[in-house]
Amino acid sequence: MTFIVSRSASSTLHVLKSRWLSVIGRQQHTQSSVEAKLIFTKPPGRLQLNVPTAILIRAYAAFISMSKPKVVFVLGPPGSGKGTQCEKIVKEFGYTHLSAGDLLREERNREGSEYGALIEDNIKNGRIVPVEITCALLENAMNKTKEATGNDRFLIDGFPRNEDNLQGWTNKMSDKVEQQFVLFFECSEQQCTERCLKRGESSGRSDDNAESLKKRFNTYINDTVGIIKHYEEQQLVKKIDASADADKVFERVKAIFAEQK
Ligand SMILES: Nc1ncnc2c1ncn2[C@@H]1O[C@H](COP(=O)(O)OP(=O)(O)OP(=O)(O)O)[C@@H](O)[C@H]1O
Ligand SMILES: Nc1ccn([C@@H]2O[C@H](COP(=O)(O)O)[C@@H](O)[C@H]2O)c(=O)n1
Repeated sequence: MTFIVSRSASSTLHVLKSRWLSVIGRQQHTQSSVEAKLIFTKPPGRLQLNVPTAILIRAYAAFISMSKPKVVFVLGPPGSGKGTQCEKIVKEFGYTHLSAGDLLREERNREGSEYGALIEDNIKNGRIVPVEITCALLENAMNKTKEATGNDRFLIDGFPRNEDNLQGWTNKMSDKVEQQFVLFFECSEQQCTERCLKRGESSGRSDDNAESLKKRFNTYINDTVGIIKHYEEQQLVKKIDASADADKVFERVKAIFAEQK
């Protein structure tokens, strides 16, 4: 008999977490019909339940999967409106927006960063920074957010952008998160370039200029399109026509997120 003493049903799963190894250990040596005694000690009463250990184990497995951060990747060409739509999703659906590009720019600007020059060289030339750097920044930002706000639903914008990003994420993070889907904003090169050049009048970004944009588009076509195809094969992609104005695009986005509830 496994004894689990807890103040309430909701905290039982947390108790189970700390008892998990011992429960599993016993399970290996006993029949799955063996019972665990759940004792709720919350005053004024004391409730005692006998529950098959196998059910507790399944409940714990569900708890673990429920407690994994949920991730939506947001992809599309430069200027397709990923950041703009992510801000709207944050307001309406309570996700946390993590832009890989923003995190890289922040790291580039951080005093003493050993990666500053390498990041800037890649950004200016529209190339993709090695995944070890980007993935560490993303994981760190996810952990910090979870700790500070408790929010564990993330829009990861502009990632994964190439095979290196995909492999690095798969190796380090895929077991730690629940991949919900991939939001893909489709928009023509001409329209995206016009948007980025306009943004460049005030953004101060070193890559919102015609020369860098040409390179960024080459990277998008040569590297990122293959990643979107990879997720399409897994039926994970939700494609959105992003050529309309931002509010119209968001109507389409909203329909997708509403389906998830
Ligand atoms: N649907 C839209 N119609 C017109 N302009 C838009 C639309 N969506 C975004 N914009 C504008 O286009 C520019 C690029 O948008 P945004 O930064 O959201 O794109 P992005 O895909 O995140 O770009 P990047 O990958 O280069 O960071 C911004 O100046 C934004 O205000
Ligand atoms: N996964 C990523 C994402 C971005 N970069 C670099 O940052 C540049 C800007 O990205 P935006 O998403 O803000 O447009 C991009 O062109 C890359 O140089 C990256 O390396 N890896």
